[in-house]
Amino acid sequence: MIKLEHVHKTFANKPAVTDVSFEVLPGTLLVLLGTSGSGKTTTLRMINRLIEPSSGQITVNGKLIQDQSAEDLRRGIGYVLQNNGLFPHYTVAENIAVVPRLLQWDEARIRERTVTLMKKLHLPPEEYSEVYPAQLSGGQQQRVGLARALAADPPVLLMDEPFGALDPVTRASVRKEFMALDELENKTIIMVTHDVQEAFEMGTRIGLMDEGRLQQTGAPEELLFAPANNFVANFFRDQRLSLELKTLTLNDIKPYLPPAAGSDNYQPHVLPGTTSCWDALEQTMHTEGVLSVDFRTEVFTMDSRSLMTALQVYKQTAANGSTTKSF
Ligand SMILES: Nc1ncnc2c1ncn2[C@@H]1O[C@H](COP(=O)(O)OP(=O)(O)OP(=O)(O)O)[C@@H](O)[C@H]1O
Repeated sequence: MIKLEHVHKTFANKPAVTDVSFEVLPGTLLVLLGTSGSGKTTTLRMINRLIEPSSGQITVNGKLIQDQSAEDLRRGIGYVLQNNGLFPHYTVAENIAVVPRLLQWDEARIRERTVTLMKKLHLPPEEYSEVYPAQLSGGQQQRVGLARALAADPPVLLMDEPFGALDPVTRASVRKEFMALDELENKTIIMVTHDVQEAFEMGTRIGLMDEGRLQQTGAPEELLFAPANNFVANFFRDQRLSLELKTLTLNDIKPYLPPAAGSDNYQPHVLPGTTSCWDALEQTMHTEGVLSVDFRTEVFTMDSRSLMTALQVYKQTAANGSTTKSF
């Protein structure tokens, strides 16, 4: 668990982070999102004491960070950087083993852990254990960086633009592999990004920063449908429709479907209610606009127009402060 209470940081009298407070629980991933210079990296680096706060309190797993040495604190925190931060003169296996060696694990345990992580991150150990970072592609280097951060199974993971240096295709695949890791279960994770789609795909919660202040912290739907202020509302303007469609599932909009939405044009391929509205609309390309949806209590056949109408009603209801979904 990570808790920040009224944290401030000034560099030479210039505020970089102002009165930031939030809490991240185990099993959740908080994304710090914002424009360049909004204070995301400074906030992240104060948690592992790479930067000391000017004032305020930071607690990691119930302990104030200044009550332990920076080294002890960092051993319990996996840290992933945009440019992977691998040691160029260490092999892949040696890079992954850095923290377990510091913790004085025995060699057999280190080897077993390294092999397990390399397999999970699609780096066959027989092929890659003994090579050096410079011999790897950017995506492979970033996988090694992730394996290294996870090696000692730390309860906390801090990630600063972890996929930022990768091309869009590699980025999407490494991100997907990362999210599928069972290693992440119960970890407390904070990730910095300025990629809005990435934030919505990965964040359990999103903290949107501007000029050193947290403008809003909440579930992705909350920022989208119940923005705290104009800055938050405007921040998502360009991508609003795609974010809305990707964030909401058919279950979410079901209560808002028009009464005449049902039709007899039953489709052989039935979508579960957990399908995102985005994927459902994509599906209508192959079904002449008609969808059959399994809402558990009933199978409902609807068309793309009723889906869009329900989305509009959902938005109006959320704007008035009441949806069936609690944020
Ligand atoms: N070591 C430093 N010395 C002086 N000013 C700094 C230092 N580190 C950061 N700053 C300033 O603090 C502010 C916040 O920077 P920070 O790197 O936290 O922003 P960011 O949101 O992470 O931006 P980016 O996405 O570009 O990394 C900026 O105005 C930056 O210039």
